[in-house]
Amino acid sequence: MAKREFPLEKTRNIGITAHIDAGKTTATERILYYTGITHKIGETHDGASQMDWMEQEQERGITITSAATTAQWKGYRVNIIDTPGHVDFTAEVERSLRVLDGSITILDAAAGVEPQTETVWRQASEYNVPRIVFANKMDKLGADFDMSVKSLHERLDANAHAIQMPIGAEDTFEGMVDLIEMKAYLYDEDKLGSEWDTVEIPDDLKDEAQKRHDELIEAVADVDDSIMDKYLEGEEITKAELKAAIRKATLNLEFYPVLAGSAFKNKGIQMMLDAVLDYLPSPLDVRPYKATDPDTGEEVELKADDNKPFAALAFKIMTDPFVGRLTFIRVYRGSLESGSYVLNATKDKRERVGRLLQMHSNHRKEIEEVFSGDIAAAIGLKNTTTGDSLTDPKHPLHLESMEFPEPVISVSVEPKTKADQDKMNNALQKLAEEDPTFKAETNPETGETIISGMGELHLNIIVDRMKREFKVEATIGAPQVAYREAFTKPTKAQGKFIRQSGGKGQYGDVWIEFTPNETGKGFEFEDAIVGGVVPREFIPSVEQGLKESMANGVLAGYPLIDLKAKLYDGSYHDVDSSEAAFKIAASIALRNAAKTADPVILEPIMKVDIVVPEENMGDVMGQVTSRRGNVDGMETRSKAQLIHAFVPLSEMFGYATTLRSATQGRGTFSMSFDHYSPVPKAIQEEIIKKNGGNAE
Ligand SMILES: Nc1nc2c(ncn2[C@@H]2O[C@H](COP(=O)(O)OP(=O)(O)OP(=O)(O)O)[C@@H](O)[C@H]2O)c(=O)[nH]1
Repeated sequence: MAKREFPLEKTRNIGITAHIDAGKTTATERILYYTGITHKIGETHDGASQMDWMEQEQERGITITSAATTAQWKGYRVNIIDTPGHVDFTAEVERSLRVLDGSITILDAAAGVEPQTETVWRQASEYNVPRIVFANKMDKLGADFDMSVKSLHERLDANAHAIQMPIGAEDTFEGMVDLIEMKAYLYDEDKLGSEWDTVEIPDDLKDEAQKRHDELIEAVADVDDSIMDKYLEGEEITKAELKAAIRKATLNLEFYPVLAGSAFKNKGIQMMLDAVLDYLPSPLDVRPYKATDPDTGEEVELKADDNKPFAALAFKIMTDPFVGRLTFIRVYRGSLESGSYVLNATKDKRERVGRLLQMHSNHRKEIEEVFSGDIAAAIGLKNTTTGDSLTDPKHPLHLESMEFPEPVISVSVEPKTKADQDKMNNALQKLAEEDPTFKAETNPETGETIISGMGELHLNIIVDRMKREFKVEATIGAPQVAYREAFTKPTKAQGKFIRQSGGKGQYGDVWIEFTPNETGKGFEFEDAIVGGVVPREFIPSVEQGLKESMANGVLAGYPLIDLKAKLYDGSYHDVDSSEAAFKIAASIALRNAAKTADPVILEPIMKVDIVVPEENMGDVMGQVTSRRGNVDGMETRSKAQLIHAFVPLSEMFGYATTLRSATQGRGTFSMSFDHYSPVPKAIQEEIIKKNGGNAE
């Protein structure tokens, strides 16, 4: 048996989250550089980045895939789970947040908190992820550290406090004062940030530094009783006490330490790494992961412990051109040796773990065993998909899984040559295995292949990957909105199916009460049959029949969602009743119900954030309204306005071009799916007509 290399308390599983372009990739690379893994500093704008290994990521300059990378710092193991910054990939962000223990939020110090920072911050809060903040780009024109800290309070309502004070800003940014140690760090420009001088605080900064140090102590006293007592008594608070109190409050999500730096100019990265060790949790500090015992239904808390039965979550599937299918796992409990068997408790299948790998940004290390708290990649798992529980075969457990949003946008794809059809289907299947927010299906009537995802960029990247990794050239159709259908009124309906044709006939008869379900609650089926009027063996067929016909909708062929169905009456025939007959009866009941349930078509509504120069405000607001959008709020950002709006996805196609021409290229926007809402009646009719709908 291999020995654990790093004790649990010296392990950190962290993510780095940021608004697009705040400098996440640059900061990650500097971390890898200073922790000794890479020996060359790659600039993202040169396309030589280590983390962004996928070709089109380099071209687009954005990070798409969460790669888990292992680094070492001062005797600690730091696993970095990369998270994407683009809103089309929020599912990736959520997936990473689920398996990491702490996170670094990177801000552009010239912009402070930006729209995407808010989204990711909220997600991190939902998953109880403690955070430290790195105000990056202190060297940039307009960099303002205090504004950045203030924006954390104002825009995120976060109890964030500076533990450093930058020395200089913009092109005079030289280093920082450590407000805990009360020392200054001055960087040597020529040494690429690998060396700095620790010196006494320069005289002209002493007063300001002291003032900020006192403010920090007050802020910590506010969240820590023992510090408060000492503070009130006028007793000295040691550095160790201060740090311990900050750690405790950070782990409790009551405090967010803020640091300053410039990834690009190689400043502040080492202090940020120190802060990761000092203030972010080890796997022992996080609240235990929840699981349920599938046999007893009992809830189990998974505390990190190597001596207990193995339990891990598969959080990411990747196809690697060299080693094949990699399953990234986070081990919550126990340990696992390569070559051994695990139970995929979600799919109830035994799987053999052939090899175990630890991923570094530019090489992989084969390991013999993984321990609780570790993140690693397993090779050999054939049936495992994202979100599955992998456990000791003798101790099956269902780990709390992840929920992924349903795709909101679709396009048809067609291979350039007919001969490529099989290759394309294979490629799409592989890509769908990797990405739970991406779906591919073939329309049985037209034979067309339809792919669906979270946004136009998401689908473009899929098609791009198909070309590069699977060598399939494909053309794509115009984007289509993934509409849904829903009942709006409760109703009861009968479905009766009788066929008499010579020998054995068919007989199924059901009465079902339908009620609209709460948004997002999906389909719920209730069996309320008494006295055996529908025999038990046919009841699952009724549920199945409903599910199948809901998939094809009642108005225009879009999936019917959020519905409760209660089977409360029916009848059967001793000889002629069958599962098939009850399935058909159920679908007839659904069609009948549609006549009185006032069904509607729902469309995805996007949350859109638009940043525009002051002088274009009027035009842009007009664009939002003419696209059936609602403005939800406005904020002033230095010399620009930020408009929050909700706009139907169908109205957002091609918006990038419209915005660009209205603002001479200065406006930017981001959007993400927010909710489904009924389309106006006139549009509903148009959609039904276009689809040759089945409404009456
Ligand atoms: N002036 C300055 N520019 C920086 C700094 N850090 C990063 N940049 C630049 O900002 C741009 C974006 O940096 P990235 O590291 O790619 O940002 P990112 O957050 O990973 O971006 P996405 O992957 O698109 O989310 C690049 O041109 C960097 O060179 C910094 O500290 N100062």
